[in-house]
Amino acid sequence: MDPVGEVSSSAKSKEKLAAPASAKAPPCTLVIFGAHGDLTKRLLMPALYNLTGAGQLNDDFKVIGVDRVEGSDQSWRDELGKTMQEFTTDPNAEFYTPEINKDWWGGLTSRFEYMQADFTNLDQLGQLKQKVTGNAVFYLAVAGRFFGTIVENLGHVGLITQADNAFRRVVIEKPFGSDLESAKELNARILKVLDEGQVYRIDHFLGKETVQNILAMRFGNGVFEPLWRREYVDSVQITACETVGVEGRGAFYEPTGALRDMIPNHLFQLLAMVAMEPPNSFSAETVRNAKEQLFEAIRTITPENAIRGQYTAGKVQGRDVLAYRDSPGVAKDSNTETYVALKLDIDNWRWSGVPFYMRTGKSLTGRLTEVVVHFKQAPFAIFQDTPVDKLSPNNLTLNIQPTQGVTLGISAKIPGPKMDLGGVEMRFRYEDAFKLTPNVGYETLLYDCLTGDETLFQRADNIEAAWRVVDPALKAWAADASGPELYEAGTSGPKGADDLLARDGHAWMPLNRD
Ligand SMILES: NC(=O)C1=CN([C@@H]2O[C@H](COP(=O)(O)OP(=O)(O)OC[C@H]3O[C@@H](n4cnc5c(N)ncnc54)[C@H](OP(=O)(O)O)[C@@H]3O)[C@@H](O)[C@H]2O)C=CC1
Ligand SMILES: O=C1O[C@H](COP(=O)(O)O)[C@@H](O)[C@H](O)[C@H]1O
Repeated sequence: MDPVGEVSSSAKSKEKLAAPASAKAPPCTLVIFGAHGDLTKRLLMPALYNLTGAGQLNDDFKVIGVDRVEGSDQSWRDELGKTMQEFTTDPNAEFYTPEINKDWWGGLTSRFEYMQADFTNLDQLGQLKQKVTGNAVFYLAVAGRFFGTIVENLGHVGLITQADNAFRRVVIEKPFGSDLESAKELNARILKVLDEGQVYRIDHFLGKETVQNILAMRFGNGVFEPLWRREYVDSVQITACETVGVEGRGAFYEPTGALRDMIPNHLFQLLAMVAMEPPNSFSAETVRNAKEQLFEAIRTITPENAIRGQYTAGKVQGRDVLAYRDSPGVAKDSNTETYVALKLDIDNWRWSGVPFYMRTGKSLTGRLTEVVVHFKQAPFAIFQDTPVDKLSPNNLTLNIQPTQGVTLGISAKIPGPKMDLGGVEMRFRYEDAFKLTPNVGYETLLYDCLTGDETLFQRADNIEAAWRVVDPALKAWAADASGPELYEAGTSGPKGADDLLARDGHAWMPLNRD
């Protein structure tokens, strides 16, 4: 995370503000395990390309791709060139570029080297030793079952020892473990080889500008924080819903499911941003301590507060979608959940009695990631001629995607002779105020890893604390053969999720709204 830049004149100036330039990262070799994988193609390459364009990579930065697929330096570059073209020039992509900048791409790929190897094989991995000198970051863009083995193998061949002031760091993808026990075991294995300071457990939600903006909103403005507590907040909703289904990822998704895929990582990070106590600084340890303190205060979930669903065939935004069970790599009798809704309680002074609702799911009617803080109703209804449903309580929406910004729902007088109120919105939109640069979410995180800033990465205890909360739901579901409630693709999810909130007199915000 960069220190606070000069962005203060926005209110007065009509000119859009651009991000201040960052210094170049130090020289480094980035070794990507899983060089032919989906993450590498879809997200890591566009992020490296954008970092190249922003001039943030060192002249002595290079990339070694490791994968078992046969190939050469040139064939790897060519293959990535094709997928870059496909992903960045897709008009539906988050940051559409009509054409790839050949200078940036050529400059980046000239630093690429490919090594065909099985990373579970010590001899083959040992060949990396001659190629990697000085600073190195090892990026484990591979399935979770390989994390422990690769770290141990890097240790065996002597690649992670930090010498002569050179750093050796390992980026570990998610999901980190599949429950509390396996996360603890994995941490124990990794921390036998690496110091905690060398481990970068990545969560790409933290690379999203709008997620980091939650901290900016809360702690960079005096107006919100006094209201940010049980006395004024009625409930909080955290949503990360998608229109895409499982697509070609059935083999990964089947043993994973929506809860492991999204909740203890992405949604808990959103929760931390919204609910943690103000840290005294943005230093990595201070922020991670604040998160830990919050996670420890979350009550372990009980099964009645955890709803699961699975999509059946339907139409999503005019497109026919197969049932989850008919997707490639998925069992015909699969009980894997593609939707989860949870109600969480936080037992601390600030949040006691305020329900935090979370939901995430695939093949839904709208794509929406946001946090909505619902404030309590104004205490005294002097507007007696206004129907009660028009006296909408205030809510503050932290819009993450597709809209990026902040929206405050307020009541205002409807013009006319009567004192009548209507619900309206005050909106801040990123694109109106700032010059946006292409960003797939991994740029900041890669840059932070190269510069040694761990603030946006998970510490071992943060990960375990999140698994502790959700573990009972996973255990209850594993023991319950009745399986998830079915919902039709293209709807807003299972009825059980609506009932979860209705029990408390609440309702989810609609998924399809701007
Ligand atoms: N894809 C995404 O959008 C996201 C992925 N992630 C995480 O990133 C990680 C990688 O995911 P993803 O890219 O989808 O996975 P993939 O399976 O697409 O990529 C992994 C790559 O590693 C190769 N591989 C497997 N075993 C070996 C081996 N023993 N030696 C050498 N190479 C091997 C695979 O080859 P082969 O195909 O032959 O098995 C494949 O090319 C996962 O932890 C995932 O959870 C996180 C966020 C988003
Ligand atoms: O990590 C994951 O995240 C994506 C959603 O991320 P987003 O940045 O596109 O919102 C999700 O589709 C995927 O299943 C999950 O593994």
